[in-house]
Amino acid sequence: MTMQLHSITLRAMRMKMKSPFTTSFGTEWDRHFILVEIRDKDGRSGWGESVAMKEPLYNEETVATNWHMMKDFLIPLLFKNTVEHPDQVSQLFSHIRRNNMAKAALEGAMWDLFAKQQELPLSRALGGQRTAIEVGISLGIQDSVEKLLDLVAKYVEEGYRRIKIKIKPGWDVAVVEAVRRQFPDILLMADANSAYTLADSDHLARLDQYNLMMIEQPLSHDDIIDHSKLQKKLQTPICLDESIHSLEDARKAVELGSCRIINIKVGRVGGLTESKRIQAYCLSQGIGVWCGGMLEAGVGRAHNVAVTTLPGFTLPGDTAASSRYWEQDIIEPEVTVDKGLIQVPSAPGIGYCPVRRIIDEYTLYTETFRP
Ligand SMILES: O=C(O)CCC(=O)C1=CC=C[C@@H](O)[C@@H]1C(=O)O
Ligand SMILES: [Mg+2]
Repeated sequence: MTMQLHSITLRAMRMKMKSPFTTSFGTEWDRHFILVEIRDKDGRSGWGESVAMKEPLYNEETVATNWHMMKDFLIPLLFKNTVEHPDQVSQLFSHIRRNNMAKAALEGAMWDLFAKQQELPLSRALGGQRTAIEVGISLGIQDSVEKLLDLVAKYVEEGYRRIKIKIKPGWDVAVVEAVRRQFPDILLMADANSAYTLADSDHLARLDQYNLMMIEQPLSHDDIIDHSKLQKKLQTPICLDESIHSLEDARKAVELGSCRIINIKVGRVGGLTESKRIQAYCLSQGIGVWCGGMLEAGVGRAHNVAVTTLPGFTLPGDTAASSRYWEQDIIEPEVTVDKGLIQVPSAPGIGYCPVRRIIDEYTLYTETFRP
């Protein structure tokens, strides 16, 4: 059955995070992003969220480039073509190079709309079986080791299944050692966000003594080759994030031995369909997979919950509770975590209801497009 579209609305959103989030490449506090609403002719709404930031620091996309790509290229394609299943959307967009976060936001809204039309939870429409997902938490670089230890203690107490800390030169071995000394048994990992080079191999090998689950993206954001050389020198598994934009990238990284774990971010790989393909491939290759976060608001968070129900998602991801980031999220109910678990919603679609009154409060500007 054709997914007959009535309109597509883009909203440029601005939400102040509860606290700044610092990584090796910058600090995010004042979150700008695009919210997508696709309405069908029966009045249902499918929702998507672009994770592109205001500045091109994580990848080359920004809120402005996403708006341009959606308005001038991707939305016209959705209006001009007949879509019967959201798996067709990534194919429809495939002749357009990259711009994966823009593609993923629209594709995600189409998946949510499709699931609602089928009266299925998005998790089921994707082929997920889990009714609850294990989650971890990602902690930014702090002003002091003491502050970081306090945060680790807080979230371990709250039951998060895994702690991810950020590292960079000058904030790495000593910090990991301090966390490990106070928390000898927790599942612990480190994310470098490309802060190192192969010249740092011996220094990074010093982390092997702390039983980390993985070191995420130690080398360049667009590298696969040097990560394969580094993995041969480390006992600790390398996890790739920024380097993996597609199933093809995942295949090359796995065949070269560049990583043993992959962080799937729906926005980075261009959508839920490509995420499904990568998790299925990794499952077949014995490569661990988890769902990364991009400081999403409730709609993006809901998509992450749904995709994490797929069988290949074998490790706790970064989908923490709404209250970790927002005074007031844009969905009801908010995403909550109890003893490190999120109960997967059984309502149709993303299962959480975007609240227009709250969305309007955070909307800077909006534009609606019709076929
Ligand atoms: O959403 C979350 O809580 C995870 C945030 C997180 O770790 C990241 C968000 C955005 C870019 C990066 O800094 C980092 C990551 O690389 O995973
Ligand atoms: Mg990362």
